[in-house]
Amino acid sequence: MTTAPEKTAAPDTAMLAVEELSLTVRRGEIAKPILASVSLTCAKGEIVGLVGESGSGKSMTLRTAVGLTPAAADVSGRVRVSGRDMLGASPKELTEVRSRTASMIFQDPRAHINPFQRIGTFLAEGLRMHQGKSKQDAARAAIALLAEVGLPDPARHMRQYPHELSGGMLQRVMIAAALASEPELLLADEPTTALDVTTQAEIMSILLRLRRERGLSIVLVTHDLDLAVSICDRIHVMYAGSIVEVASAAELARRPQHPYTAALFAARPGPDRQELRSVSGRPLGLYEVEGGCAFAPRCPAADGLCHETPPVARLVDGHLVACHLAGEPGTDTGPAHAAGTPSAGGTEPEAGTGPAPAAGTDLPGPFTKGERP
Ligand SMILES: Nc1ncnc2c1ncn2[C@@H]1O[C@H](COP(=O)(O)OP(=O)(O)OP(=O)(O)O)[C@@H](O)[C@H]1O
Repeated sequence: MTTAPEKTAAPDTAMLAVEELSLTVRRGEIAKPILASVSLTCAKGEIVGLVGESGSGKSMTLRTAVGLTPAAADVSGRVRVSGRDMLGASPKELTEVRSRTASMIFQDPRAHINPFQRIGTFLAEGLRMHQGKSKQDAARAAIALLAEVGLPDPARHMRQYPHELSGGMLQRVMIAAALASEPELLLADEPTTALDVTTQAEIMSILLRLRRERGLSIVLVTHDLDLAVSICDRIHVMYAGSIVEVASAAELARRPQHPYTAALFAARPGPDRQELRSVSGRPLGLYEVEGGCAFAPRCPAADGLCHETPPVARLVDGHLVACHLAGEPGTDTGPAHAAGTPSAGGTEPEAGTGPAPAAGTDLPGPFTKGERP
């Protein structure tokens, strides 16, 4: 589970290859840029994470990749799903890819299921449509799918309505529905955000098993860095419509190279934390970025170059990172992940219990202003 960026699948062999994807939504005369040159790959059998704060463009990336673009939008770049060009595809071809190759699951299963339809009818309909099964075969296959996602009494659940199932059970139903078309790629958009931690762990273990048993490739969108680190092979960190860092999960957790990634790690609550840190400032949408690095207004280490010139992604210690400061002599986020500011009401950390911010800055020492050569 430690694929370094340089070892990722080449775009033409990847299950999902997003290259330099840009998206601008238009409303009348107003153009709102949402994504800027997003690149992301997911190889066969790989679990790739896409993490970032709310509004950073994670869902838009997934949706645009499978042709679910807002009505008035300019899209550029290249997207291939299992080798098929998505941006040049007809609506019919896009529907075919979404119903055969790339399935999606979402945060709120109740918003994506007909509350008046029994679970069995919902699943069997999909199986008949995607695989042309007879009514009886579809029912049998639906029961098998419900068993595969660990529901305890599949025959009974087939007769139930969505409101009779818990959120976790319903998310399993949605995973079963996503599997009905025997996809090669599963796009999971915050699939466990609405669930308790135990159920979240169960859903994640189902995804891991599906990868192992079916060779499924999975792109997991989540706010939860710990979750991403625990399940993903590689993680893409997104900020203001751009990917700011890509590394193997283990590497990212060990030594984040982008100050935004370090700040996200520092903002995690944990049993050994005496304070809660937030990432200072508010996240910007791409349409609010005025030039330079989008993170510069929140980055106390940012200098003139950061405010004036957008950083270009480059390899730093095996991480692909878009930061002028990363990897320079004397710059190193270290294992402490100390970026961020204590939340209101937070207390000072005890020695040895957490990272201490460098004097005069919210960021880890190595990202202190003035240390750049
Ligand atoms: N249909 C739309 N038309 C115009 N702008 C949109 C549309 N959907 C989303 N946006 C904007 O695109 C930006 C990215 O949204 P997106 O939902 O991709 O973020 P996200 O990272 O997935 O956030 P969250 O974690 O809250 O879902 C936001 O500024 C959002 O307001």
